[in-house]
Amino acid sequence: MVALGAGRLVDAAIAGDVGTATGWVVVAAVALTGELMLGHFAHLYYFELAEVTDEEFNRELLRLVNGPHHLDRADDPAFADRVDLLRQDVMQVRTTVQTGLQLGATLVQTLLTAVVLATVAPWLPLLALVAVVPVLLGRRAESGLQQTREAQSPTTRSIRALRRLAANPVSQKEIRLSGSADFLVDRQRALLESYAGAMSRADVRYALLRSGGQLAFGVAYAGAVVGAFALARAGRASVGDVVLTITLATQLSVQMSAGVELLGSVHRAAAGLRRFVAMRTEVEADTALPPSGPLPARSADGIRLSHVSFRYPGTDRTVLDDVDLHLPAGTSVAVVGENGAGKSTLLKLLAGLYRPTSGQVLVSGADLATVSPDRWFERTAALYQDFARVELSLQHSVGIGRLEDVDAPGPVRHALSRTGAPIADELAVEDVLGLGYADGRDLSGGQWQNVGFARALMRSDPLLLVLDEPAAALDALAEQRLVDAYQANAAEVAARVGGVTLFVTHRMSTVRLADRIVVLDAGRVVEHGTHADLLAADGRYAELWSLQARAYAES
Ligand SMILES: Nc1ncnc2c1ncn2[C@@H]1O[C@H](COP(=O)(O)OP(=O)(O)OP(=O)(O)O)[C@@H](O)[C@H]1O
Repeated sequence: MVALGAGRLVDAAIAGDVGTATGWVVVAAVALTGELMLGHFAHLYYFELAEVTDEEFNRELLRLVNGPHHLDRADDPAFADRVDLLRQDVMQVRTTVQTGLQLGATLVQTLLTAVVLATVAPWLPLLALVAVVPVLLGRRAESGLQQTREAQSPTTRSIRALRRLAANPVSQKEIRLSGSADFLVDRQRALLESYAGAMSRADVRYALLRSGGQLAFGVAYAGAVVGAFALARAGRASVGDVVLTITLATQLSVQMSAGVELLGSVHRAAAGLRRFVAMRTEVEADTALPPSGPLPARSADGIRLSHVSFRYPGTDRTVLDDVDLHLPAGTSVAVVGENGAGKSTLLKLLAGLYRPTSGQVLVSGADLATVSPDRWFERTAALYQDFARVELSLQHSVGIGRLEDVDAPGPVRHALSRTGAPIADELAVEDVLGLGYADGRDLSGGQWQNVGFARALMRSDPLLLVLDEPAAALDALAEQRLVDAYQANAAEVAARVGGVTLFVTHRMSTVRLADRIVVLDAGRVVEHGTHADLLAADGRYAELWSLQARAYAES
């Protein structure tokens, strides 16, 4: 409208028609003011819409990452790369909404420009067609850049992991003590250089492609301006038409380059959206399990592992190899073996966090593969070596172990007292845990572990109670308290629902308290039985036992 006003203004001025010229000045001024005001109000709506969309995508990402019941995906490096990319997509959501709307406005403007150009000469809108060339080449360049970025995912993931390592107070201590800061910085620099190298090569390649498109438009632009002059010379167009053509052709070029940029962002967003949809489809397929058979209130047969083998996703090493075991209802079972023998893996498999690569896990006769993971999780209680430090109030940090009691202080205090540790005397349930809060209290490693133990003990009727290295962070007195608590809890679980208590420890004095002992070696069960049976067998267990007994005797 502004360009149209300017063109007609020139014609009226040349004709000496002051009234018409003034009229066009007013039209141009009103059009310009209107455009600016509309832009301002549109911006407010962009902002609001962008914020709502951003929040929705963040929630969806959280749901997707935590959606699968099993951890197979979380351990898969390819899955981690995809989550990384989705995280970047989510960060772009605000700008994407804005650019999407701007792209719509640019398309309408371009269409109007082409219509007005047609009033000067019917062939002038062809300029808009030529303007599509840089758009298409720009799009090609954008998707090429996107592919390069995706191919660089493993490198960017490693860079992020190093950044996390450097920012984590726990690792900072070790980095300082080991003097490995320079080594880590060099490693990060090498990764950044490799990433920057690959990206800048791709940038140059695709910048050339974009320039080719812009050159094609430049030639067409020059042709249009020369054509308009020729028409004016032949008396088939006015001077105002020439002004109009130059203004609109320039505007078209600006609109097109903005369009290329905007389309690039929209294209990137579309790729992100496809990633979201693909991930959601996979997660839904993963969570859509056949209807689950009921789990008995009380276990009769305990837990059986039938020819269970396991490999972590993305690896080809068999971590558990043809494990065949029966853990009778109500028994306490100790799992022993050297580092890396597969003890923690066995526990995670039994807890349903992973699915066996082959073989079956049967809970009181029900194949875990046919039981909905949520139902099984409700009937398991676990404290892992790498337990979570849940930085909330003590009430919530423990209470989330049984969501229906998350706000009830009674059950939380009961669970705390069942740990056998004096943590309920040291802290009030309202106390906020962790240094992430201004009034938060940091706990010692052993105290955090007791909070984790209490969280596990919130489950009242577990068919499986799992304790992985429960004494790792405890002093001798606390360990003795834990062993007593463990025995009391195992007996309670056994009496109430026939639950099996499974624990991993390297302390043989605790191991001997178990009803049964399973000895793992390189993923295979090499011995199992009672302490007395295994000593009599004089095998691997007897060897481990005498090694520790000798160490104590000598000290
Ligand atoms: N998430 C994972 N992805 C790939 N491999 C893994 C993963 N977790 C463990 N492993 C591998 O599986 C093997 C068994 O590990 P696991 O933690 O079960 O052993 P463990 O007997 O509990 O050892 P430790 O006594 O040191 O805790 C190891 O070789 C380990 O490297």
